[in-house]
Amino acid sequence: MDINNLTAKMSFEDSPNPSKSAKRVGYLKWEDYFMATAVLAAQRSKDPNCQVGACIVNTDKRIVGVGYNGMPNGCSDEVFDWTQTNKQLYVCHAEMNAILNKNVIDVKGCDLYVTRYPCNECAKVIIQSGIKNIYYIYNKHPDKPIYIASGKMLEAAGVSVMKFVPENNEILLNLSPPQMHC
Ligand SMILES: Nc1ccn([C@H]2C[C@H](O)[C@@H](COP(=O)(O)O)O2)c(=O)n1
Ligand SMILES: [Zn+2]
Repeated sequence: MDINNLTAKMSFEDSPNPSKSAKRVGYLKWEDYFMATAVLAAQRSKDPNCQVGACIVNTDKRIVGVGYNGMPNGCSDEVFDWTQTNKQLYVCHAEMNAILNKNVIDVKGCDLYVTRYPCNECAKVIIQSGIKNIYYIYNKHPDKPIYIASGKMLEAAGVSVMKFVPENNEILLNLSPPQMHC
């Protein structure tokens, strides 16, 4: 599955409000909101082949960190060319960036929403950071040793890893006025 395709297919279905006083129906549920934040963050990635996004959420349902895959600060995309075969040596993964970007002291007990299954290096960082639950959209290389290793480590460390099942497969974002007809 291609994250770009996924983004393109997203369209959030709203339902009409039966009365002025009634609570709006069809509102975005928390889990879809968090994963959509990860999907949106992925759109910031300059990797031409694969854009990954991650969103960390605390137990109060507050977003405390967001990240996407990118070259380290100071390592320009022109010098550290994305077309090089060994780009993996340089790129910072979305999960690691989300943890490093945290706006709280620590992310102990938090959930991680990420568009791809975490690799072994990110699994180590996730475990050490105290994140407890991971929701991912898809595992591109389940048979690769790095992903088998990450699964083993996460399981041993008691981090739950769940494939994300959205309530809404599609969310449409319109950045131009009028917004939401109000
Ligand atoms: N969980 C993941 C998986 C991959 N990435 C990034 C790293 C690269 O920029 C890109 C492609 O990875 P590959 O398919 O070559 O392993 O995706 C990430 O940030 N998080
Ligand atoms: Zn990784």
